[in-house]
Amino acid sequence: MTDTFTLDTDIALIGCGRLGSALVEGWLATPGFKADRLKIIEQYETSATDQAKAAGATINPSPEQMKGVGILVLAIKPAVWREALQPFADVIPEDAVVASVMAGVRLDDIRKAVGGRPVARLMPTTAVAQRQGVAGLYSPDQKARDVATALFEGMADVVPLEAEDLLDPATGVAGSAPAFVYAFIQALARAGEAEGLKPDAAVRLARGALRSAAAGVSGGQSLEDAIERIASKGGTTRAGLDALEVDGGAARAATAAVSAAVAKARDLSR
Ligand SMILES: NC(=O)C1=CN([C@@H]2O[C@H](COP(=O)(O)OP(=O)(O)OC[C@H]3O[C@@H](n4cnc5c(N)ncnc54)[C@H](O)[C@@H]3O)[C@@H](O)[C@H]2O)C=CC1
Ligand SMILES: O=C(O)[C@@H]1CCC=N1
Repeated sequence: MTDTFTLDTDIALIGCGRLGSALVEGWLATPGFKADRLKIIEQYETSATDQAKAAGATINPSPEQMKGVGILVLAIKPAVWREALQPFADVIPEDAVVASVMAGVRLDDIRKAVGGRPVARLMPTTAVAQRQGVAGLYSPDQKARDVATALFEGMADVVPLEAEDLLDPATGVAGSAPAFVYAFIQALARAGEAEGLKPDAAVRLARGALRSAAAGVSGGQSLEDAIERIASKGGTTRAGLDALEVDGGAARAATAAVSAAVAKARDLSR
């Protein structure tokens, strides 16, 4: 990750919903990002479009205003991407890069829709909003990889992938996975309630556990070391970990969630 925003070009974003808003918040929070170079295409007013507009961004630009765009980001739903992109496919410069964060939409299909312009695909998490995201990146094109990396590296750890198909497991392990982790934390809170905690206390403690777990690896510590630091020999953590491992329970749940996400991503790409 980098401390400052280094990409020196106009940026256009189509779709400012949940992920698009997170991207906008992340860019606006990155030192050196020039909001007056951001153009957002979105059919509704959102708090992110308002925030971006107040900072100097253009909302729903004219074709003329798209002429200096060096990168066009697609953050719409897979079902509507062709109609959302169509009005802009020909107005952006011939050498503009197109970056898609959509799950399951194939790079070749996007490249054809934008007249062969270089395309990168990324799979980020919504924590880009807090500049603490991660994003898998694939592109066969060096320029697209470089421009997309520069666009995301102020708000995400950009992880290069060697093949497009690897974006599907990246969706399961990163893009969707924060929701899987929240589901586990919710289950922990319910288990605490079953052991006698009041609901409020159970949720506060479980959320605190999530914060503590994230803080414990924020310096890049290995997951194994982080586990060992908490699991005293013969103690409560080891007892809990052993229970999680009975019949491969934790691994089975993770495998089921990732496989289902991968299967859905493959399904979307058909
Ligand atoms: N939500 C997440 O955590 C992540 C989402 N993604 C990908 O991001 C993409 C967007 O997902 P979300 O943000 O969750 O969906 P969303 O439904 O919250 O946002 C999509 C936005 O696109 C806008 N839109 C639709 N048609 C439009 C058009 N013709 N012109 C302009 N704007 C238009 C909608 O008004 C909406 O605000 C999806 O392809 C998804 O696979 C990827 C990683 C994480
Ligand atoms: O649920 C979805 O389809 C999107 C892609 C990854 C996270 N959210």
